[in-house]
Amino acid sequence: NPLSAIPGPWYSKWTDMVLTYQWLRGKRTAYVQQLHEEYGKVVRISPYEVDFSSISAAKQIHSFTRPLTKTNMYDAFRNANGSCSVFDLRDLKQHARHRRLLLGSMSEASLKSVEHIVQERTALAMEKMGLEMKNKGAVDVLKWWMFFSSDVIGELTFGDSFRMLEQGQMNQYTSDLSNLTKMFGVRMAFPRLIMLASYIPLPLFSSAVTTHNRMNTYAVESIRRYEKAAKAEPHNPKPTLFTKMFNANEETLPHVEVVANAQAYIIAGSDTTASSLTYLVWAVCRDPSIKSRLAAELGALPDGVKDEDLKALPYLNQVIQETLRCYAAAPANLPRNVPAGGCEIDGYWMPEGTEVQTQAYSMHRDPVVYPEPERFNPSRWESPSKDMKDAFMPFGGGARTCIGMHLARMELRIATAKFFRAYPNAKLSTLDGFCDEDMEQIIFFLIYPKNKRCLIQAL
Ligand code: HEM
Repeated sequence: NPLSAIPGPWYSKWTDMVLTYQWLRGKRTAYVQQLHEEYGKVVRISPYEVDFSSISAAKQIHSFTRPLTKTNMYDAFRNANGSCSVFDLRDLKQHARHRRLLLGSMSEASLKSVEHIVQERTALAMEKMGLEMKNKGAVDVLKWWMFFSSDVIGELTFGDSFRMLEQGQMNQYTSDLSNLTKMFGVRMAFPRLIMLASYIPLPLFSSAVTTHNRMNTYAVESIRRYEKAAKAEPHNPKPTLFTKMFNANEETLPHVEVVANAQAYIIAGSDTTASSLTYLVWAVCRDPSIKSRLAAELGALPDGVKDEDLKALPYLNQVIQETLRCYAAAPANLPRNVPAGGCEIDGYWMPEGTEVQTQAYSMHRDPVVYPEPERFNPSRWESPSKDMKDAFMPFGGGARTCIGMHLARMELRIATAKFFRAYPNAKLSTLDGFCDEDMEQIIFFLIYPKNKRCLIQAL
């Protein structure tokens, strides 16, 4: 077996049990990073999986022109009706068909027309956060960023927000969203058992299935709301990120696939932005010199500043870049299949059927590319080297790069700017024993802070 030449712990040749155990603890990503530290940039992590953490391998695996296909791990993300979305489609042609319908409205130029929605939702989030700080002495920013990001994606995609900011409290929908990461972890680790979940009386399996079914219902309901609004105003339908998809005929895109994509947007577009904003605020508040430099840059701006002006702010963008490096929202394995006939990657022969992968978590912690990788140091982005830019992949890479990347960056800029302009003295709260341990990164496919809270005070 050509894979036997690949460095790694002896047991990786025989079993994936250690990997699955770490996966279930939300620690697989950190475990694979440990293996890289011990064995180098190419590690065999199971009998059939190899993880790479080099720029050359990442470029080959996540190519624009000849991308390797996603593995069956992505079946765990399939919609409850069995249909695929742009996220989990494995067939390259079908994927390109979905992506074509979505990409135009996600470009930087198109997103300018929806900036006002992001601005309005951020303003409401600030108001609500201020009230919570006043009433309770601290605000749970994770909760409010989650309400904010799911409202934004709801309004931009379906023409109507989920009104989470107005309601201001967790409900079934937001609690499902916040449990999704773990739920997908279970689905990925035990794909066969999940299929039998209705016969297995274990809460872990059955709740993974019911949450998954409810996500489908949220997508169906959101589309129904859009259709109702469009019927009420047939000559002036509100343009949304989904307009092209809604207008595609049943032959181009069956309705069940529209639903699958709606669900993908709800999931991919909320938790990711919310956890990025949460870790950003936490990391900035932990370091008074970073905070005062950021607050000074933002404080000098006039009121009503536009995203175009924020793009030009050096320190704000360095802080965002460093947050995406240290706390990438999807930092785990992005596995791909080695094509028929096999291929060579970084000098090793990969036989057909091998699953090759990269994880941003490791790419972002290479000490040669990013000295002192564990240190949150926005200034490292003042004049980044080519390797820093090439190794940076919080949004994946190549033909499967995140479709919501520009939207996410816009949200991060606007929300960070408004937060530190409103609360330049924000600091970590110790209310209810909140401490750094709460923020330990738990990573299944996405990341979340261990105790699912982040308390900040500013008064
Ligand atoms: C900071 C926020 C975000 C991060 C870090 C992030 C990260 C990622 C990553 C790493 C991938 C590649 C996954 C893979 O190769 O398996 C991805 C794909 C994707 N993301 Fe994001 N994402 C973010 C926000 C968003 C938003 C706001 C949306 C809104 C719709 C979105 C929608 C998608 C979709 C649809 C894909 C699949 C693209 C494809 O396969 O063609 N993401 N994202």
